[in-house]
Amino acid sequence: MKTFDAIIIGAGQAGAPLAGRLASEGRKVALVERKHLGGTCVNTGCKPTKTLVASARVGHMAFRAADFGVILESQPRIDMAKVRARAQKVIVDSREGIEGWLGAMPTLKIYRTHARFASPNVLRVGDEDITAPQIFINVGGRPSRPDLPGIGEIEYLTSSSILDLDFVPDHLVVVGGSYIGLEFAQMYRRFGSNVTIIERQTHLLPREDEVISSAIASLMQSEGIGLRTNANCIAFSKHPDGVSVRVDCEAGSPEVVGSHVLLAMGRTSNTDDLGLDATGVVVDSHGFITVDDELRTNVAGIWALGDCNGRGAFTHTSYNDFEIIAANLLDGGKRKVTSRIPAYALYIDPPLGRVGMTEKEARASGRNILVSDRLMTNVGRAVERDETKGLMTVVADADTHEILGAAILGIEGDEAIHGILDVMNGKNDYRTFQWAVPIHPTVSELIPTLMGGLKPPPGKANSQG
Ligand SMILES: Cc1cc2nc3c(=O)[nH]c(=O)nc-3n(C[C@H](O)[C@H](O)[C@H](O)COP(=O)(O)OP(=O)(O)OC[C@H]3O[C@@H](n4cnc5c(N)ncnc54)[C@H](O)[C@@H]3O)c2cc1C
Ligand SMILES: NC(=O)c1ccc[n+]([C@@H]2O[C@H](COP(=O)([O-])OP(=O)(O)OC[C@H]3O[C@@H](n4cnc5c(N)ncnc54)[C@H](O)[C@@H]3O)[C@@H](O)[C@H]2O)c1
Repeated sequence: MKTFDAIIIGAGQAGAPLAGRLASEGRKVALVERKHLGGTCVNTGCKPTKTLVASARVGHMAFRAADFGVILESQPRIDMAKVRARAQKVIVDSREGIEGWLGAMPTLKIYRTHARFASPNVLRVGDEDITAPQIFINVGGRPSRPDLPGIGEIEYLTSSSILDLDFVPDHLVVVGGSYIGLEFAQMYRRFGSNVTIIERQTHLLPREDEVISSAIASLMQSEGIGLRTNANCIAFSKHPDGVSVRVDCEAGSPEVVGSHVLLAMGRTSNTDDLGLDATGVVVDSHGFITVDDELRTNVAGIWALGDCNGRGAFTHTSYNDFEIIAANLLDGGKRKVTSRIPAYALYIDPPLGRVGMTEKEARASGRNILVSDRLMTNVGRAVERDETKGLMTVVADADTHEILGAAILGIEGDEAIHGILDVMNGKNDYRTFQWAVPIHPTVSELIPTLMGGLKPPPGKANSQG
């Protein structure tokens, strides 16, 4: 049996940098990856999807060219094979970068196979057993396929297989109206498909505040995307035109017929085929590995990082897990997951940047809150670019002046939100913005005005700080 200083399972957003860091310190490291280095983000997630979103935006703006006084002599046309090839190139370049970097490390051995625990400190990799005193699990997840009526009878796409399309479907039915569903829905609508989103909850992006969900719904509808919410009686069947999706149980059997169906109903943790039974490592009811604030599992010598620990579901949270481990095990630090302020961006166009609590979470926390919102029509940059859809919202603690959360749905909202994130990370409060002199004309320049408008929510007469 080969012995290493550390074994890492999964070369995703935490596993690959951790392998690199440990090996750069001269440690003997085994990195086990059953598919591609780089994991989901590089191969089927952020990188290809944001490349496709960029193509879709260029197409959209080309169709709007005349609004800006730019006359195209013929109608723009989408070359889907070229769109796909562009995304594939971004994947391959990124993956090869990681291959080159990790492949050159003398103390790092990469096993390209599935890893399964044989005992708490032994892993079976292919027909070999390997062991180490430190084992890091970074196995990520895969698209969920809930056992819905009729699902076995139909062909469907997932966020991975849709990347292989080199044609534009006639009618894409997207089941699930959250991150994956919304990004692909708008993208394919802009490529030229008819698109219908089917969401089981009452609102799109159900975790968000209603004001944001409703603005996103209007945005989708303004581009001609059909929405069916409250679809809690979904069933699939074959149809001469493709697939029929039943969406309503109460009013007979209204159906949506599409040429193709994309399942975007969440992701399933890859912990189910890892042999965790042989370790005693505890997982929760969703298959996420239970970890403490420093990412230790209940079994000494085993840590879990990234999506598989259920403490984050983004590339930046997975990478931050690597940073926590590196700081605590190699740099004498004491970093914690709970110090992380939750933040994400949804890459529809315009994007949504979100940090911290939603207003409903802030209310549920029982605090005395202040709220403010401003429409993107107030942003000079947005007016000049003729892209004024969306709004900004913020919620703060009336007693401590702390910013609890904020959202910017609007052009460059994914960038502008970082001003607020930085203030929160710096443990400053919303009054920090009062004398800030933001640059004109930017999206960020409205943030001091947004903060200046903080007041108790309607119906609440609490004290403003
Ligand atoms: C379509 C899509 C778009 C996304 N867009 C964004 C975005 O814009 N921004 C963002 O922040 N996040 C985005 N995400 C989420 C992001 O991709 C994930 O949060 C991130 O990749 C998680 O990283 P990870 O390291 O935890 O796991 P992963 O990147 O999933 O890596 C896990 C690796 O483990 C390997 N593995 C699993 N089991 C085993 C085993 N038993 N043996 C060996 N190897 C194994 C897998 O093959 C995989 O390579 C997106 C996700 C999807 C699906
Ligand atoms: N921009 C980004 O950062 C980005 C982009 C894409 C994906 N991701 C990551 O990928 C993960 C998966 O995204 P996702 O959108 O698939 O999952 P999700 O869990 O965010 O959303 C799933 C959606 O499907 C709906 N749903 C579930 N069952 C349904 C049913 N039977 N019928 C209709 N609707 C149903 C849910 O109500 C929910 O709205 C997320 O955790 C996210 O972090 C991130």
